[in-house]
Amino acid sequence: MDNSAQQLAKLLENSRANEAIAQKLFEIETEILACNSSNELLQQLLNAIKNKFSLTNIALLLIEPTPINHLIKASVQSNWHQQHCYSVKADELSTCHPKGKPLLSNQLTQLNNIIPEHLLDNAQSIALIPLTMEGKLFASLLLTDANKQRFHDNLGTFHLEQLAVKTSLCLANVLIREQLEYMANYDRLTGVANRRLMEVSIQEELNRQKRYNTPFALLFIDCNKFKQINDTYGHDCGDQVLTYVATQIQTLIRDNDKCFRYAGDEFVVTLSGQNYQQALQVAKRLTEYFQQHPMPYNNTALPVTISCGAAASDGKKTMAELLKQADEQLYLHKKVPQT
Ligand SMILES: Nc1nc2c(ncn2[C@@H]2O[C@H](COP(=O)(O)OP(=O)(O)OP(=O)(O)O)[C@@H](O)[C@H]2O)c(=O)[nH]1
Repeated sequence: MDNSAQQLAKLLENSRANEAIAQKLFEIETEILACNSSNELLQQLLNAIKNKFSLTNIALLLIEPTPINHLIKASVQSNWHQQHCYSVKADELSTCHPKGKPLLSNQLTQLNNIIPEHLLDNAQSIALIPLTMEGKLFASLLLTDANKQRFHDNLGTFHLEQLAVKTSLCLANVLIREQLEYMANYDRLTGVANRRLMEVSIQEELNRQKRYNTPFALLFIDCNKFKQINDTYGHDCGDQVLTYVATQIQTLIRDNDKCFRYAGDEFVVTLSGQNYQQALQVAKRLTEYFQQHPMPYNNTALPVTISCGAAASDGKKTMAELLKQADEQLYLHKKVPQT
């Protein structure tokens, strides 16, 4: 072959290789489009990249503290996440991506301080691809290969940059969707589920009871003299009291039970599989706990007490009737404090 024929053959070969990579990227994108959660997305994405590009390993290095904490905190906590995501320092990861470009290297000793050592097991070359959200670097995808020639600093990064943009966009979409869902279902101040999720949850319990005849009870809880706390110590202190009450209740109930903020200083606790007598015992336990554990506030102990009303479902009452019954019992206890 003469020189120009060789060049043409090389161009054709490159073009075919590019086409094959573009096809794989397209397939990955199609696979992850259907993912509903960030967990699922990360899992599918990393597996797909690893398999399609026959990599030795793949991991996600997340900057700690992440600049997208508000999006990522509650959502990425599965076992899988713990196995494949690693925290790295922001300034260290940034040094790997001058001008926001991917880093390709087969001189791995230079990266020992930044990348956890065990991630480089069996690796001879790596590609580190920066992921950005809201214009900020928040993570890097680490691709490793046992072949020293697979990634090196003379290799073009066009396809890897495409992969970075697509991954960042997909993650941003799914995280923002999760955040919106979270905001629609959880109370911003106390972090417990809100009334909307409470209604869904109680309805599920009532349906289960109808079908399987399992007991179900709930508590209506109200903070005593809460207005007085607000008036005496200020609204911020009142907010702290509400958060204290919600978090303490959550630690005091069983895993199956759930605490919801109903409104203002009122909470509802659903007691899955428990009858009226058991609900009364929980009410007593919660009431006594707060009597014995004032809230630490400005180096003092601020008395915070609650009143509880209980109601159990008989398979016939509606949600509104159950809540009303518990609220009426609570009102009676307010008049004659529980001991
Ligand atoms: N700090 C704070 N106060 C709130 C919030 N939501 C509602 N409140 C206040 O909670 C107070 C509830 O007052 P009340 O319903 O009279 O309850 P209470 O003072 O505990 O009265 P009793 O239940 O009879 O002991 C009102 O003053 C509301 O303004 C909130 O998110 N933060």
